[in-house]
Amino acid sequence: MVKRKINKKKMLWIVLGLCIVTIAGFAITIVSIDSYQYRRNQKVMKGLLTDNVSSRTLVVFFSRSGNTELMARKITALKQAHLIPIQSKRNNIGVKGWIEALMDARKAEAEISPAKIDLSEYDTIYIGSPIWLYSPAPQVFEFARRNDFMGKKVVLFNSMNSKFEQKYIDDFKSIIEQNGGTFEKHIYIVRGRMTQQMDVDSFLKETEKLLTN
Ligand SMILES: Cc1cc2nc3c(=O)[nH]c(=O)nc-3n(C[C@H](O)[C@H](O)[C@H](O)COP(=O)(O)O)c2cc1C
Repeated sequence: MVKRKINKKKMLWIVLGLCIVTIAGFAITIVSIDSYQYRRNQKVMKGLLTDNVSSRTLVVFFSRSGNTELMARKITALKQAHLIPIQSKRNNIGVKGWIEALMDARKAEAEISPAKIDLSEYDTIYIGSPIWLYSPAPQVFEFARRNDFMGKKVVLFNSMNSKFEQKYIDDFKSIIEQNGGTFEKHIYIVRGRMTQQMDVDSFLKETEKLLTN
């Protein structure tokens, strides 16, 4: 009887230990891939800088690990557009940043800068973000709520690993329409699950394809 109790206790510790090791391994893998992609994207972006701004198109984006930023810069180059990043205090890389992103994912509000932009010079606004918990990040919802899109066409673009829910895209569309804009379309790239993701070249080609279709 006593022996059985000890064995049960031992088993519990083993199971608990295994759970902790699995969770820690998962967290380390995610954060390492995240940080690697951030550094790689920063390097690629240097080759995508453009000063050929000649259209009435604006690209506004929020990005944490740089994938949506790559998309934004490619769109900017192809459309000869203006580019404005949305900064947020909560867009750090690493474990803390990842946890913050997870906690923020479905929030209705976000602290952003700039929160309001004079859009009078533009006809078309591309607004981009990653997908967090099946929804565009709260930073772009905040931007959509705070700005006047009267007479503007709006395109939402997202980068993600696997999937989003249409309900959140419809919510975004409603905000744009309430603020006077026409929601033209939603374009997105599914990069694939963390360990088998699309390479940068394919990602940029995919962005180009989305704009020409
Ligand atoms: C907290 C968090 C939640 C995420 N949730 C989803 C999700 O629901 N669906 C999905 O396809 N990808 C999800 N992702 C993956 C990101 O959308 C994807 O890596 C994106 O390309 C990152 O863009 P960024 O590099 O511009 O930040 C999530 C990432 C984070 C950090």
